[in-house]
Amino acid sequence: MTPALDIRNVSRRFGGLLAVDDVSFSVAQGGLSALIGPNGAGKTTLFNCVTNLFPPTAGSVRFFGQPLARLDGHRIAELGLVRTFQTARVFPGMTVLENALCGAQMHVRTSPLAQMFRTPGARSEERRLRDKAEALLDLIGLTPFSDAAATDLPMGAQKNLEVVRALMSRPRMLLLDEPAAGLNDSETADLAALLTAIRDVGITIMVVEHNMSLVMGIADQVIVLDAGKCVAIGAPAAIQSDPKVINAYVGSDG
Ligand SMILES: Nc1ncnc2c1ncn2[C@@H]1O[C@H](COP(=O)(O)OP(=O)(O)OP(=O)(O)O)[C@@H](O)[C@H]1O
Repeated sequence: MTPALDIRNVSRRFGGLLAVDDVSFSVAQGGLSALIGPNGAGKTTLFNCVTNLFPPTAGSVRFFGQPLARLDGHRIAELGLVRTFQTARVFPGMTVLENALCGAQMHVRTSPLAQMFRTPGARSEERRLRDKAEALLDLIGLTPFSDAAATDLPMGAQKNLEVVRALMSRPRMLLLDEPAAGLNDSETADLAALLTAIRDVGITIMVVEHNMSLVMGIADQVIVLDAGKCVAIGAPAAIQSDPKVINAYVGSDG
């Protein structure tokens, strides 16, 4: 089966620094992969290469077989590859529910005119999207805050809201950059449940994450970067005891 994401010999140079150095791996359709490594290993840069925020200086990325070279982030999102960022980017001036609904914007089928006059079609679509957003907010424990300003949420909850917004865009694959950073234990448990539920409905996921117990509990494949290079790749149990991985962490300042 064609992988959801295929990264081949990808490098990214910033001046004299090779932040990502000839990295190759693939993520199977429906898989949940975790990208780990010490601080500065190149994890976020690799995400930036995949979404062309900072395109690779060498190598190629394919999404369900389609080369992503030269496509901008918006087009990549339309193809179904949707990312979140290390620092939450919720929309100010909107409630939690409105932020969630924004994620669905590119799939709204009724015309702006029909929405303005609230035709039956527009109302039924609005109801359907609202039900979906409310169900997702419930899954992640945000229901009590639906009508609160999104920017008033604690940072961890804002990050979970970003995941909900990403899901509302009906992705085929999610790239999540440190979704558990800033979450307390119970929020992390909610996140683990949400990620597992997402995977179970067939959406492929790749996370960059420092929380090892989360990674080891939910990932089926772990990719380890160190100083830009892929030093290990495999199932969580094998990765945990891999000397190259232990060395990457022990031998770093991160
Ligand atoms: N836009 C940029 N310009 C110059 N250097 C950059 C840029 N983005 C990243 N780097 C450098 O590339 C290297 C890899 O950074 P990156 O943020 O990808 O690491 P990371 O593994 O995500 O780290 P962390 O876990 O701390 O988020 C670092 O040395 C960083 O300073």
